[in-house]
Amino acid sequence: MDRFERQYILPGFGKEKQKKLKDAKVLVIGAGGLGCPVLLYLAAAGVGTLGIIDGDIVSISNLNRQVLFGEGDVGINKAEAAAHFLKSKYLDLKINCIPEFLSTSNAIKVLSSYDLIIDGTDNFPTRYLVNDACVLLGKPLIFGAIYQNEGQVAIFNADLQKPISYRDVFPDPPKAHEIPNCSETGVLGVLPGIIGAMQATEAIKYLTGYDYPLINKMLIYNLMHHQTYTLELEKNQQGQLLIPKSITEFENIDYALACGAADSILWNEALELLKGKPKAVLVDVRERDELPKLKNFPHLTVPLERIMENDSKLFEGDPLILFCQSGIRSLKACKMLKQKFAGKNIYSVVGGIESPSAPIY
Ligand SMILES: Nc1ncnc2c1ncn2[C@@H]1O[C@H](COP(=O)(O)OP(=O)(O)OP(=O)(O)O)[C@@H](O)[C@H]1O
Repeated sequence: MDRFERQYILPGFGKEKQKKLKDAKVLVIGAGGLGCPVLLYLAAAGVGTLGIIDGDIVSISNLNRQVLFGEGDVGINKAEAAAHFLKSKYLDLKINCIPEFLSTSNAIKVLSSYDLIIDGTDNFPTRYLVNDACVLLGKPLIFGAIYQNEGQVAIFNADLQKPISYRDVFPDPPKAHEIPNCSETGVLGVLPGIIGAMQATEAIKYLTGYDYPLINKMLIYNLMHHQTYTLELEKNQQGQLLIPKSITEFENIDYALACGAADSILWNEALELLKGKPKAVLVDVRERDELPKLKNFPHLTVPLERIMENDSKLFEGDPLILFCQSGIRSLKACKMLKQKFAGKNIYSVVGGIESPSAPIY
């Protein structure tokens, strides 16, 4: 208990609340800009069991904000690197490390064994998926999000009398191309640090019953002038109707499609597909002389101009993963090929080869 003395001597906290933290099982989804500070502070505060799920690997451009990692971790799975670091700091901490992306096929199993779920991900399909799974399983969810200089934190699905979920606030997902991610907009590393620390604060308050957690409230924080304001959240019937009614229905939803993102994927998702799907084919739709080249991964080069010509390798590939310089030509090629090959899975990689997460370094 010596490790936590400064915490439990706080008036109103005490050893009882410290014990509640030790007994708690918390799942953190995404070990990125938000997930890293969440994990760091929950481990330091004495949460007994932490689950970490993330299928991505550490990139050099993550290091301005993903504070559990250093240069030596580049190329290593984030859940594994985070677990390794935290275990080396706190020997009694129990960690369940899941080095894969959360999806409809693993979500119910993964979420079931935790008391509290914390979302540290950065994309709408996952955010709606996590929300719906938490509603179906009756799990409280701590939501966090950032955009440029602003961040949001809320606790959903925790008030048994009036369970409010993310869908009550944002019933319909925006289209993926309407909302850029950090790789396109930029972010000061401290903002996910602040918002992640707020998510960890809310987790501690919720788990221990320490005062005033943000249940059914959303805190909005702006970094520029340190303004904060809190919204009281209300139920919204339109949002309620969009939540799947059963686990079977949930498992059959294509959240990427529902978020209009079916055609667009990130490089890390593209590489996962290439690894996991034996028939997956990566296609460069730029002209042959355009630079930089993608050297480390086998791929076809079929310039946009010739994309509709007959090509048996394109015909056989499934999924087809298209990339170009910045993601615009590949999106066009994707639309054209979808008409030609109805039913085939065809994706365009967001940001193209110029995206900081492109595997060219
Ligand atoms: N379905 C998912 N399951 C688990 N982790 C996810 C899922 N979707 C996203 N993530 C993870 O959430 C984290 C979000 O971190 P962050 O917002 O800092 O962005 P990033 O993807 O690491 O970096 P960048 O956007 O610069 O490429 C990432 O580590 C990402 O892999």
